[in-house]
Amino acid sequence: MAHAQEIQLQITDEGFPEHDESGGGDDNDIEWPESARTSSPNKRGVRWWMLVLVDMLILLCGEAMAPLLTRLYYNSGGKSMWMATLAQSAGSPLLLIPLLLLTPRATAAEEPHRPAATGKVVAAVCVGLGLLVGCENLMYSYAMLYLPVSTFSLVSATQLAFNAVTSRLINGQRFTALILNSVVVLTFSAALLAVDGGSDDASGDGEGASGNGKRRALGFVLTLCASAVYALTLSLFEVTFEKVIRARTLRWVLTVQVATSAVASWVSVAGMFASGEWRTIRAEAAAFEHGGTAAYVATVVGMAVGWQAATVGAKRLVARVSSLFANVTGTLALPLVPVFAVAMFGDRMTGIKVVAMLMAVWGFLSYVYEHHLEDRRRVAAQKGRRTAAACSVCSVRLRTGHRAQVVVPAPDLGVTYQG
Ligand SMILES: Nc1nc2[nH]cnc2c(=O)[nH]1
Repeated sequence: MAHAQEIQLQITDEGFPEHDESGGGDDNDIEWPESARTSSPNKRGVRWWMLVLVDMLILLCGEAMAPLLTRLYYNSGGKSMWMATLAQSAGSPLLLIPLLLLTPRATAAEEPHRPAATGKVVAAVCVGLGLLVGCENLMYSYAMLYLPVSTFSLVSATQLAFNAVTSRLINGQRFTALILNSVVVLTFSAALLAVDGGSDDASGDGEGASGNGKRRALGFVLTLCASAVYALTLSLFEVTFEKVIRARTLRWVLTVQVATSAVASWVSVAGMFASGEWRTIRAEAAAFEHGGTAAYVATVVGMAVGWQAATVGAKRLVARVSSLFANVTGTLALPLVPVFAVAMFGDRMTGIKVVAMLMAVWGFLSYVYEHHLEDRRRVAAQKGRRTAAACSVCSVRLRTGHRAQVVVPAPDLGVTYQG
């Protein structure tokens, strides 16, 4: 009697980029970023783009409003570096309102997995990120005081180049010609502002900007360091959502934001007391231009709200798309700030500013177009999957996901089929 042969179907995961390697393995609702080769299909319809647009607007409004109010703070007599630093994180209690409205039950369907790490690990990661954010906020405050708007914008634009490196190393970001074009054009756009520097230097900066060369050199170094650390934190936030928490819902984004901002705020409060700056705040507020203490409080509250909008918009984009996309959007705001400064501080509007802004928009659209192409590739791949599903061999491949071996007992045909 002939023995039964086995038909072996060896299935590799090649050509299955949608396979979830994160451990979930199922058809979940998590929107993985573009950098993850495991991105969930079908998530980029009109609704997805609308949500991305809302996050972008929040980020752009915050990134335009907060630096302008910080300039106003410095120009009107604000001197406390720790106050400017605290304002970057102290608005986070506002996020408790939407966070409390989002009940765990309402978001449970979107969070099919528990965090990969224990609560203690998640807390430790948040503390680590919060400390990093607190230090970066301080460097950013010094940088804004010591450098003119133009130089600051120029050096800040390096955050995109830093992010290109961190997102490649930490998040496995894939680089295409369009993404590279976007990074380069946006960096050049901010560089153009430096050429136009003279018009801003006269009016838009605090007293530190017109200080000696030593302060400028320090401002340059601090802006460079802040840009590098900012890029690093965005990439670390992305990897935290992806690997530690394994959820990208609004509830988790807000939770991480509130937790890291709380730590960053404690860093600022500790710095304020350690430096003795807290003793000068009352006098500083009373002497504040445009209305004394009331104007001081309004400016600082405005800064806090603006920075919170900027950071929550950035985190949402990190979670929804990628850290590089969040940084590209934030960098788009750099040429917008000098344009808004025309209205707020009476800066001169120049042709170079307009060109810089148009280049920034062009660089940004280049990145968005890359996403559009990615969507089309995704849809084409899905169509291929549907066609493949009609075939029984391929349907096994689809069900099993990656390398799987299906052993089917078969009558003795005298052959072993490996396909
Ligand atoms: N370095 C840096 N820090 C920030 N904090 C909030 N936004 C930014 C930014 O665009 N760059």
